[in-house]
Amino acid sequence: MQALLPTRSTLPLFDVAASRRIEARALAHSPDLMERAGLAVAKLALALRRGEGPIWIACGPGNNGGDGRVAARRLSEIGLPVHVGHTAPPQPSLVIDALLGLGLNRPPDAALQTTIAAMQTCGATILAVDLPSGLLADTGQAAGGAAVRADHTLALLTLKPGLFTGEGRGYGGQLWFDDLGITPDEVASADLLGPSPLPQRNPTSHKGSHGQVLIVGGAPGMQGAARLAARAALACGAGRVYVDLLGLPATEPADPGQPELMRGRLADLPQAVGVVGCGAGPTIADALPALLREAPKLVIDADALNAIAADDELQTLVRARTAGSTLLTPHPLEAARLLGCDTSAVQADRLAAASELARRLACTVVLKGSGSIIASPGERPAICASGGPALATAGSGDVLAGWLGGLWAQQPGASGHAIACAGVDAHGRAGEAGGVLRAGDLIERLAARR
Ligand SMILES: NC(=O)C1=CN([C@@H]2O[C@H](COP(=O)(O)OP(=O)(O)OC[C@H]3O[C@@H](n4cnc5c(N)ncnc54)[C@H](OP(=O)(O)O)[C@@H]3O)[C@@H](O)[C@H]2O)[C@@H](O)CC1
Ligand SMILES: Nc1ncnc2c1ncn2[C@@H]1O[C@H](COP(=O)(O)OP(=O)(O)O)[C@@H](O)[C@H]1O
Repeated sequence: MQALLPTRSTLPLFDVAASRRIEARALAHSPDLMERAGLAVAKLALALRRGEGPIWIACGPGNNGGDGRVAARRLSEIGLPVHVGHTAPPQPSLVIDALLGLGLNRPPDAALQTTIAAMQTCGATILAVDLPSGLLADTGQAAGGAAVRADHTLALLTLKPGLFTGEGRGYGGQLWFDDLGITPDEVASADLLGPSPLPQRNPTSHKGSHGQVLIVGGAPGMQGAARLAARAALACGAGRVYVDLLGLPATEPADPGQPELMRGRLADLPQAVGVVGCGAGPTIADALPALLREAPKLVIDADALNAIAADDELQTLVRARTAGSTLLTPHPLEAARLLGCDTSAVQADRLAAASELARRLACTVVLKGSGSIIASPGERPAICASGGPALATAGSGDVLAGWLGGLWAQQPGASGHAIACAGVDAHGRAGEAGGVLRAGDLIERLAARR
């Protein structure tokens, strides 16, 4: 058993169907799986229990409840007070939520909701078995809006995508994992991202060795967004970073606070990685056809995404680009505009939404938000479990776009998918902080990890 986050390497995630197949094959040669699962739950419960009161174990009708009952037996065997039932005992020292796991197939009914509410209000730490009851394993949504908000979740046998995206991280608490001694014999449904190495700098390299980035955005009044992206690309290590500030005369400095940045235009920088759309306003639509036709690599964000969503011809140009050369970074609302649906439909199944957008536009998609998804045609989707609410502030997405451009400039042979996985994970890890991170501070934290 191990605490899972932050991840030290990329880990396989298995959806319900794949987990079921793994479970069925494992049971054929290891029929004691539930014993192992219950023992793992009991061990973690011992570590989490606070006080002398009974451990309350709420068991459901299926095997999730079976795990809970094994844990109850194990804990009783060592002399601990255990209360198995759907109502709270006085002053429980821990709650074990073993109501529903992988088999959740409808919103919890009224009786289950009453038990869930009692768990939530009894004041004890909650340990969920495999999944918080009510949380959908594939999507990270609460079925019908009701799910246990656990303090800890012990995932068993497989890691399920829903623990890491959508609302999953809000419901799961601290995550633990026990594979029950089984090596999965299935292709993963998705990857849980681990850290990627940053580009190495050869001792004999010069600025020309580290590529160029051209930021296009920053309409009057919104230059900050383009400048944040440019500063992030510079901090990432790009050799030269240029800014095309829309509507500002070319004689104006790129960024008075960052003299390393230069003004530049697509026509003069045919090799530069384009980062397009940060603070760009609607006029970015005029610049997009040339960028989409000519820029060898593009990171497309914010207003550029909205312009593409509103224009079929721009969408055709996106699809026509060389495979692996285009990376879109929508937040859920921008993704919804691109897909022609509403935000709740995107959030209901983030993996499916990102994959569908990647398929439709034939490019890499980073669907941002808690548990960012990276999806590309022909690639297994990835989920980023790093990052947190300190990133929920204006400008952190601009920093991500610039960082991705900076990475790509230094690794021109890498696909959009590889760059997105590396950059999104680094951005998330740098964004793990208490309180709120100003975007400028986020850049410093990213740079410090180089
Ligand atoms: N097999 C093994 O050895 C291992 C199993 N493992 C463990 O098993 C868990 C999966 O067990 P599972 O497949 O039995 O599903 P589970 O989550 O207990 O629920 C199914 C039951 O709940 C019911 N139900 C569903 N939704 C409901 C609702 N909203 N409200 C009310 N009832 C609802 C559903 O009822 P029905 O649809 O039949 O009416 C059915 O009776 C997995 O998460 C892990 O903990 C692992 O430890 C590995 C070893
Ligand atoms: N709660 C959260 N957990 C993890 N990452 C988050 C969270 N909130 C925001 N982020 C990340 O912060 C960034 C915000 O981007 P975006 O919404 O485009 O902001 P902006 O346009 O203001 O820069 C994204 O990378 C997103 O994934």
